[in-house]
Amino acid sequence: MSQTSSPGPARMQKTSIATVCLAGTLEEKMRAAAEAGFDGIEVFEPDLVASPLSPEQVRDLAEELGLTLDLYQPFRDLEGVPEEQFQQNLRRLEAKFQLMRRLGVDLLLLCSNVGTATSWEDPVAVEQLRRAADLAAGYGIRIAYEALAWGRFVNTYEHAWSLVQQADRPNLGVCLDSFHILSRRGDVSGFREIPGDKVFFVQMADAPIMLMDVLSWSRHHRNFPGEGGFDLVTFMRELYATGYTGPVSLEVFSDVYRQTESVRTAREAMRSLQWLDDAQAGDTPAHPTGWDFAEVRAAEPSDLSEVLTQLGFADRGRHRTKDVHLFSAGAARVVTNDRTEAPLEHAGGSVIASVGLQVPDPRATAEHARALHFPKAWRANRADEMVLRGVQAPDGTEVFLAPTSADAPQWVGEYGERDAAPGGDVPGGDGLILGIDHVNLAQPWQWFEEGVLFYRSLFGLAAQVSNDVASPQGLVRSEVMRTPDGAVRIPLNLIPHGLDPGRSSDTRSVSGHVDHSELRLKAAYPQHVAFLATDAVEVARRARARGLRMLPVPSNYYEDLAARFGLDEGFLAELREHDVMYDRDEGGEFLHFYTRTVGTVFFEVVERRGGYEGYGAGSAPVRLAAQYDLDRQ
Ligand SMILES: O=C(O)c1ccc(O)c(O)c1
Ligand SMILES: [Mg+2]
Repeated sequence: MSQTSSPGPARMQKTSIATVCLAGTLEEKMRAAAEAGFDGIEVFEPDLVASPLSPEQVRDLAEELGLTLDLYQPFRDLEGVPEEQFQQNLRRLEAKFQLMRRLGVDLLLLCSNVGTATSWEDPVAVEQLRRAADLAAGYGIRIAYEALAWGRFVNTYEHAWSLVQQADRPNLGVCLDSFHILSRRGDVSGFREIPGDKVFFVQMADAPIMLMDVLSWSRHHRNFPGEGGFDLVTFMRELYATGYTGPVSLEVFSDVYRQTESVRTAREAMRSLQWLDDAQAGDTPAHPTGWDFAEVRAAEPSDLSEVLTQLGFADRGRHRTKDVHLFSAGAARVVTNDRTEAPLEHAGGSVIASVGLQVPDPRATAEHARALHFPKAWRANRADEMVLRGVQAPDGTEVFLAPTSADAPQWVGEYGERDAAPGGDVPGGDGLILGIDHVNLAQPWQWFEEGVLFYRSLFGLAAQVSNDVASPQGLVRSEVMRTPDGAVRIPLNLIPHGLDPGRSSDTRSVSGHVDHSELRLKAAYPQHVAFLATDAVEVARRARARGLRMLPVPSNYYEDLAARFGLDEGFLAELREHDVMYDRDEGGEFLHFYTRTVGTVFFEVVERRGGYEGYGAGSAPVRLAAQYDLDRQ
């Protein structure tokens, strides 16, 4: 994190991570946190209790690793109880103070009472907090009081602060946890009421926006900043407005990260703080301006060429030195790999191996990728070929960075006949296809969150919609990452656990480089490139005349369409005839069709009428069912 503090926006001064965020033993967690560059950790009590290391050994290990032990947590159910019970609680508390001494930790997190407080009066709780603080003072310990969102009586930070303020002890302050505050839609502008030095600790977590009880949401679905839907940027700005300069710590309870490789998770965690620090300072990346290309590798490349030609793409020929082929239609460019890929053949799949995004300044984006520690994508190039910088997305897709250009990119001239309009565009797609509309990337479940942060932190894409799509093999969570203007849209589809063919949770080495097993994993799921057309029905008609096999759409779908929209009979018949699907909303209309899959990649042609911004509500489950059906034939 940047160490500059003034002038300019406030910057994160110190990073920390709760051990509960990471998989492994306490020692593995500590090593991972240190390796990723964290300044300190929060010791999560159950991790210590389960550890064979003595408190002194933990203290020594932290010192050896250069980590500070910033917080011991949690202490539960202290306040708001009858006197007799409180005295017992104080004894329990004192034992923890003694333990903290051995660990060398001087800050304790105290959660608001969720269970044992059965009747409540603020003055009683205030007095008890004061007595706890006085006991802590004897040990040189400070207490940070945190309102849990499901606290029985205290469940907002405002209430916690009010009690702390009344208790009025120098070693008693509050802990602000973004999850507890934002899950209840708390108003962070109230942070200004709290002096910065009474904020003793800050815990950050993001989460997907869900409608469920807060306890389950908190314990299973938190994720790192930038991976979810909370407004953490405003949270940080309001926090800094208090004058807070202490650690910003991550506290993520996640079913996913509890089972993924801890060093990789710790790196992702650190990246999330880098993103947050930049974003709150107003330092956001330039958006991509459009698609340069999509590259597909197939077990059977000739099938790909056939489908693209049937869609009306012009065959631009082979690359002059590589085993790849270019097809284009309007500004849609698809590169296919002409060599059968052994690992793909093995998986029976094909894969969207890379995409090219046009960005205003490829060098700046590449440098930003390096600062965020995303691994580079490497391709061998000859000296006279255009070199595109590239970066690997968490799912192994290589993302190449091309300069923004309204014309055909320069590299197009490396394909086909030297004298065939080098650099110029050959009119493919019968003039009906305009460009790439979106590229849908299947995300193995353990990398979905990382994928979201990748596109957000590097390209400034925002999550547009998140919904669950039913497939015959499980629910597919889908989230569209897009630029504000829609020039680049990347739906990420989370592959259900049930579809993961028994692979280990992490096939990427710690260094972050993709191996073939990762490509195989990706190749097991359908992914697609969607092209934007002026007239989807006409593209379908011509493609079918050239022999294209569409993905068949069941008759029930059209009966449902008729019931929903009251479409003109003739129009409906036309859609049905060409297996074209339809949707309509306040913005406009959407017509689209799918090709059959080649291996596991397929193409979609979409037509957006008016201001339609979606992807065809209701069509994805029909598509997944049709693909499943075809797979089994
Ligand atoms: O889920 C919990 O109990 C719990 C414990 C400690 C915390 O800091 C927290 O945010 C939640
Ligand atoms: Mg917390």
